[in-house]
Amino acid sequence: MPTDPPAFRSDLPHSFPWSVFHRRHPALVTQLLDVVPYGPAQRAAVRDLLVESTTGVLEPLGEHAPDHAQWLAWGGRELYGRPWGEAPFLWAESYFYRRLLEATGYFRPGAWQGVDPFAPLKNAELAGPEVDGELAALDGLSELPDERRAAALLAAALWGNRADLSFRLQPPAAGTGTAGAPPSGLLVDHGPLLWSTLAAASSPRVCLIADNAGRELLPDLVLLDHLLAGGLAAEAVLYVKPHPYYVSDATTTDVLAAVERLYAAPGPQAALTGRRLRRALTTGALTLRTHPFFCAPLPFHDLPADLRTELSGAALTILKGDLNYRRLVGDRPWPATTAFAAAVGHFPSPVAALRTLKSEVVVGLEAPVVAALDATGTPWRTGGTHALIQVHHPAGTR
Ligand SMILES: O=P(O)(O)OC[C@@]1(O)O[C@H](CO)[C@@H](O)[C@@H]1O
Repeated sequence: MPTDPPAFRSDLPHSFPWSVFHRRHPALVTQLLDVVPYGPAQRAAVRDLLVESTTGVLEPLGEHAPDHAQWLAWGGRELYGRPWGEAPFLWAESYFYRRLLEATGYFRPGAWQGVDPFAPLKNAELAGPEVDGELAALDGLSELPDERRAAALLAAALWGNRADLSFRLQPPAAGTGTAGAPPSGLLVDHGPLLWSTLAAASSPRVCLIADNAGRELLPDLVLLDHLLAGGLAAEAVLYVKPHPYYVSDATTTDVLAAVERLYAAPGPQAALTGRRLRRALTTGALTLRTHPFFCAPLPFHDLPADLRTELSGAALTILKGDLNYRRLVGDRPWPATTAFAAAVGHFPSPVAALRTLKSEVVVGLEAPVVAALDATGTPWRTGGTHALIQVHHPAGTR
């Protein structure tokens, strides 16, 4: 049995994980401190975190932290005191966002407790005038035959992960038309298996593990409404993060803002969708749930028993986004031709990943496609130009 490749780490200069800590996080901190008028102590704490995460060792959460013991159990006991680059990239990056909340006072009693550092960014995106145009496109979709409308809504949810939401009939061109790879940038399309899995299930429960708020969450909600209104889901569970995470990850507050954005939209279809979603939330057809594990620095292979049991009852669990993909397949440099089924066989239900590639891990690709993409010399793995709809149903093709 071949051993798994070692998990990605961020200690190799100029590697992608290294650039996330040494390039993206400094830019994020600059943006955050520009946008949110934190006081001197908070600003110093955020800046200290940046220095620690790029040059220092992993300092433990204070014993006052409500999840102090949890992070010890998640690996802090073995990792605290070691250089950030020596921890698995997934662990270190997740911890970076947890410590960012610590630095801003999110978990501490006081005026800033519970204040989402990324709320201004999320709200600005959602309030943007482009969103009205994008939601208005729903009116055009309503006249399409069911299959084409379903495909368009699935594509919107997929490409919404690139935060480039558009309810276009086709996903936006990848811009890197690569001979040997699909021109749309969609490298794997198991859409038909996704639909057939739902059609074959009796009174299916669909679970959607959300990724980002705003312009990704809107098409996710529209897709859930489509499944519920069309009878492809008898009930839906939308899993959100228990607290802010990775900048724009969605919390309950973000779901309410997105449903309100739909409800108040000028276009009739968006407003109707908003009304149906509000009703689905009140009747329980749509349930919001969360769990601490959704902010854990661990792969979904390590799902805690209660969450594993909860998800095992789903006819299909849809995971959105790049981070959820990394956690689903394991944040390791797998050969890109590794079978998706082999990488996700641990998951407790039939599973679908809707993901734009924004980090290096990928599985389930055909060798000629990988060769063609590599031959371009472009950052196809991390640039958000390519995407996957990958589905695994233990019973195989339905
Ligand atoms: O899960 P999302 O929102 O699709 O993407 C999150 C993410 O791509 O952003 C980081 C790079 O900035 C990655 O390490 C991480 O996976």
